[in-house]
Amino acid sequence: MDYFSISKLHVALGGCSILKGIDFEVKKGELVSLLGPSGCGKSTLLKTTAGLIAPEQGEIHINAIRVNNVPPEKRGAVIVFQDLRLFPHLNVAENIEFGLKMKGIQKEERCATVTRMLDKVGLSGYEKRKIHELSGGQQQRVALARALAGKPELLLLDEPFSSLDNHLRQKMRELVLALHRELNLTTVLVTHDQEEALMLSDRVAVMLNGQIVQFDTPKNIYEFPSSPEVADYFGDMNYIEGTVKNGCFTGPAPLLPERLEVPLEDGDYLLMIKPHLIRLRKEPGPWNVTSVGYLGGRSQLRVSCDRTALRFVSNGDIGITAGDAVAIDIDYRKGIFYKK
Ligand SMILES: Nc1ncnc2c1ncn2[C@@H]1O[C@H](COP(=O)(O)OP(=O)(O)OP(=O)(O)O)[C@@H](O)[C@H]1O
Repeated sequence: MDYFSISKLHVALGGCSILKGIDFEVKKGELVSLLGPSGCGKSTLLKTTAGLIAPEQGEIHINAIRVNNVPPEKRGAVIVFQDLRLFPHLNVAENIEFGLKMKGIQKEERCATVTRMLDKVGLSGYEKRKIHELSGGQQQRVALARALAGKPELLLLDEPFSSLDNHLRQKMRELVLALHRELNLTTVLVTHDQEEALMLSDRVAVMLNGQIVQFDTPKNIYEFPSSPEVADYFGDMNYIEGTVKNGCFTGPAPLLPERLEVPLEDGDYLLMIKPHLIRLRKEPGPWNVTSVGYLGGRSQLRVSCDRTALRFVSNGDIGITAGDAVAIDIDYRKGIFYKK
């Protein structure tokens, strides 16, 4: 059952249309990532959900209640921002209990919650520390503890790990995933890190220019991107332009096998070939190697032939340098066609 849903959401900021008709639904207990380039409207979507921005149009439901007119603190949702927004003049315990104090919860219960939350985020004993006496990773944990202290059911995370180094980032991802499961949260994570979205999420919503352009499982998003724009968001893909006529795709020779039969209607298409579908054959061929980049045990190759350029990675010591003429194999059967 959907725990959180948005329909036909339009948001304008400073006279510009930012969210352009978003439909989005998240099931109870799901962790969904909102993935998209800078400026596409991810934070705006979270802030609108949390009640910090009022939409022009559209409906927002949380736990079967229409919350358009419900104030932020009563929506059962909490948002953790990239800059954390901890209170610098309060210590760790005071930060965590702040929201509870506002709600009039008694001291004893507040202390018990602080102890429990610090234990959950691995910071037991840090109650009296000042915020500036904490590392970046510890501050993230405090922000998470503060967000979860009020027992929200919908956790909205706005790129909370982006300032951390790789190691800490990984640790925070694991912590969020563990808390998400243990506390039976419904979580929406904003990120522009493809790997993070694919690793952590039950489903990924790809946002481009104020719209959700694909919403599916990580595997489906990666394997079957709905458009070249979505595909490109997961790395540089290769494209071969061509035409389908009578069930046969033809394009630039010597790129394609003689007959590439496809169950598609006639028209112009782009055939997308992911880099891993291309293999180097160690023999002379029609492809000119334009660059070789060493990646440590692997090399990234760029090759071109006529007006087509391809990029792929080859394992091991390939013994090839720019300027060589090589042959390649392409697994066309796994390519994806997009109508132009
Ligand atoms: N208060 C505002 N007034 C006018 N425009 C705004 C305001 N806040 C955000 N915007 C614009 O709305 C667009 C979407 O911003 P938003 O922060 O939602 O993007 P985002 O996808 O979260 O980006 P990022 O990944 O960089 O955080 C941007 O073009 C931004 O400049």
